[in-house]
Amino acid sequence: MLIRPAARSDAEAVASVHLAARRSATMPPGIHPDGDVRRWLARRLGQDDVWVAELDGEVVGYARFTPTWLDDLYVLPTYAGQGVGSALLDLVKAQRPDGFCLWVFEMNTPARGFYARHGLIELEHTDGSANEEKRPDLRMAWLGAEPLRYLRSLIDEVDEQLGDLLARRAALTAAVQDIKHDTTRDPDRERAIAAALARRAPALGEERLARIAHVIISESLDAAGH
Ligand SMILES: O=C(O)C(=O)C[C@]1(C(=O)O)C=C[C@@H](O)C=C1
Repeated sequence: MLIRPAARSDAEAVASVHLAARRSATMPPGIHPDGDVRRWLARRLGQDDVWVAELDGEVVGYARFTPTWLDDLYVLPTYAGQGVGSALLDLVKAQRPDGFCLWVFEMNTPARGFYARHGLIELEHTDGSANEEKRPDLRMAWLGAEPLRYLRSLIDEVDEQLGDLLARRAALTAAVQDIKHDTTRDPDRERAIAAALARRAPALGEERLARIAHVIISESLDAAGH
């Protein structure tokens, strides 16, 4: 088996692997017409890292990845179970020794098993509202050479967003106090907030989220001088 970087001239073959593999995989059907997928992948070939696996001169699999994400890893169904996917995944690990993440559909138990056997861990599960197919999926990660450093870098990324959200929320808490006549706390409203948070983060549970919301609100009120 030859693993090599894809050339522009591999675009057709790469797209054929993608379409055939996706059709036979335990995945929701693709939502874009084949022609659109071919054109889109041809464009990505010039932007992402794409490597192909070749057997007897035929492209039988490929991996497409960015500096931080493994976006595609597909093998022609007729060559499944012959180590092509493992060879491509090893290539990605070698190219991204500090770690990378990927999204996999929850229903795709064969792929989840494959990645787990290759040392990737499951991070968060989603309800699918953020993906095109609207199907529950989960984020998996290869933690790389220094797992603590990699996971902390992911935490730092989330905290950047969380910091922005906390600032935005605190400003709103302050604005509400300015227009309220009675600024005593409103337990019914805070319960509704915890319930809404639990719909977004069911794994944390409503009681815990109520405690978290309580701290956020208390500290926001304190910062606003209330
Ligand atoms: O909605 C209100 O009445 C607010 O004062 C805002 C807020 C909040 O920060 O969400 C703060 C205190 C209340 O106990 C409930 C909610």
